[in-house]
Amino acid sequence: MTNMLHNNAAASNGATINGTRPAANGMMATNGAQSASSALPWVAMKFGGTSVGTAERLLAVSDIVRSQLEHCRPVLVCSAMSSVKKASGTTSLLLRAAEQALHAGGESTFLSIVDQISANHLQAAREALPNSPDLLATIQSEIQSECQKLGQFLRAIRIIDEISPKSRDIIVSTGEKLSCMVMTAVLQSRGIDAVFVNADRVIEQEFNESELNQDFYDYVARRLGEVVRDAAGRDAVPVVTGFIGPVPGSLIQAVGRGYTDLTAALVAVGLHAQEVQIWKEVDGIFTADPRKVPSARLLPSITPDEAAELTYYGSEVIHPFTMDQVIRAGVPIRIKNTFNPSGAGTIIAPVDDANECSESLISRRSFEDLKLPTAVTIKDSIIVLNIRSNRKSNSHGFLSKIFTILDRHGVIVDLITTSEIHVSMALAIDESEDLNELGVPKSLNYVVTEFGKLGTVSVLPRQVILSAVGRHMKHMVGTASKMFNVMATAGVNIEMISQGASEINISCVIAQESAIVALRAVHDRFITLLDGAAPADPAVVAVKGAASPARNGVAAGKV
Ligand SMILES: Nc1ncnc2c1ncn2[C@@H]1O[C@H](COP(=O)(O)OP(=O)(O)O)[C@@H](O)[C@H]1O
Ligand SMILES: N[C@@H](CC(=O)OP(=O)(O)O)C(=O)O
Repeated sequence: MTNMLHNNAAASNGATINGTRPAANGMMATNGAQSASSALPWVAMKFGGTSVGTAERLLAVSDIVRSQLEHCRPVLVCSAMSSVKKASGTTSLLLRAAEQALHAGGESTFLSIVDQISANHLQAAREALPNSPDLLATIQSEIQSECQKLGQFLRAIRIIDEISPKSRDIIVSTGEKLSCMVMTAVLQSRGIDAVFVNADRVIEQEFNESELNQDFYDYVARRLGEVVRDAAGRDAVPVVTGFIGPVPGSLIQAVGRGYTDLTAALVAVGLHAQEVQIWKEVDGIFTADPRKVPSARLLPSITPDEAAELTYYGSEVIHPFTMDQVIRAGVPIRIKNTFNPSGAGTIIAPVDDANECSESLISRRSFEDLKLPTAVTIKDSIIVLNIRSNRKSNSHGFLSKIFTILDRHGVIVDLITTSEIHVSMALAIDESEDLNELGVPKSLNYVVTEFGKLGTVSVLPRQVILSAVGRHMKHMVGTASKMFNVMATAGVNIEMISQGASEINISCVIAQESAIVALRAVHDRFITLLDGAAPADPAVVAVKGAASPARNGVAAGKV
């Protein structure tokens, strides 16, 4: 191990600290590198997997960091690299490798995934560091060594034929380690005094699963503050892994995918940062996914509840646990675009209900507008399970047995409707799993079999959930009927409706083939543009791929 990225491993707190930093050409330098100023306020900048997924993007990030050095002291928190999209990115590959290690068959399946991860990072490093041979050599050997450790760990799992949530976390942590090491090297190659901070052992105290509460998060924020300050010294730019461990109940299980946003929030709290910025590939939060709805508009601001609800229902804007942490500490969140850094982005901040309904606001917007949702979103890969009771127990017994089965198998239900003898539930599935002839993934076979003992089960495959989200819908009458009228006019058949669980969300289940038609209809005919909303940047829409064409064959409306 050389002294470029890792010369002083602070084993006790999990941080690795850089002592001697290279200049732009990759040679060691005692001066000339650009540093951050300890007199300036910290700003936590979180870069998502797609923002650090290729050499071009890593270089774009380093330009952003350089441009910030005059105004603030940046601390980067990075996710694992995703060169195309999250579903095929490093974390998804790592989770697949973990599953493969448990399957019968040779090692070649999971080792080829490790090789692919290694090759992706080596390629990004090679392309991003063409003029820094020393740094490139260092990072190449770091990548190879991490991937070798990963391969050995997976082999051990195959031998013991068992994987604990903690082991799965260890496997996943490789993604953020690799991306942050490469990011640090790229910053260093551009003359920025950067230091890699591995947060995978930042939690030193023992916590049990029931202790994943605010005290725990306060402790982690404090620890991250200490570890980052120690590693950064007076003036380096820390590059912190979005993976933190060991979280009680495991990070992947207890917090879930997208955990890097939460880490960035905790880093910001621990450092008393001025702001936390979530850098993505879109200009901010739009009234609908700009890839699917060309007329979608950028929202200058949105409330934490709305942002969380959008994430739960398909628009993966920000991890829902993030908001609480920063908002209670008074740190604002801003969503920014890595490819349009000068854009203002979207601010996520609470609003005072009383102020919102003040006369001045009502005079700025028409009163009708206040009834409208802020955004509309689609959650894909949904199936609906219907269970009709065989009436062997009364309705509360029937419901309690259903929830017990769901709990036993750890199944998360997105929407549920019930009557005395009938329960319908919408569940998100992983479409990469093998599906049986009913369109149900194998992992749900046991659940369906157990439901079969309670009554008749039918399955509706290939569905989506469409949700309109907006704080203004809270106390208003007639909003749902307007939305369903728009869908009926567009010829969209609604399978299931849910309103009430959250006052700011109306959701329904529709067939997958109606998704784009319904989304565009609800967006264009139901959501009125808010003051100051800017149209989607065509360049951004183009970067993310052309909008999916509206399909024919929409089922006849029966709303
Ligand atoms: N309402 C919305 N506003 C903005 N983006 C949205 C919305 N709904 C869905 N999206 C999609 O979410 C994606 C999130 O950005 P991306 O940078 O790809 O994620 P990550 O930061 O996790 O790598 C974008 O590709 C965008 O098309
Ligand atoms: N890399 C992790 C964590 C994460 O935060 O992802 P992203 O920032 O790309 O949403 C994941 O894929 O879930």
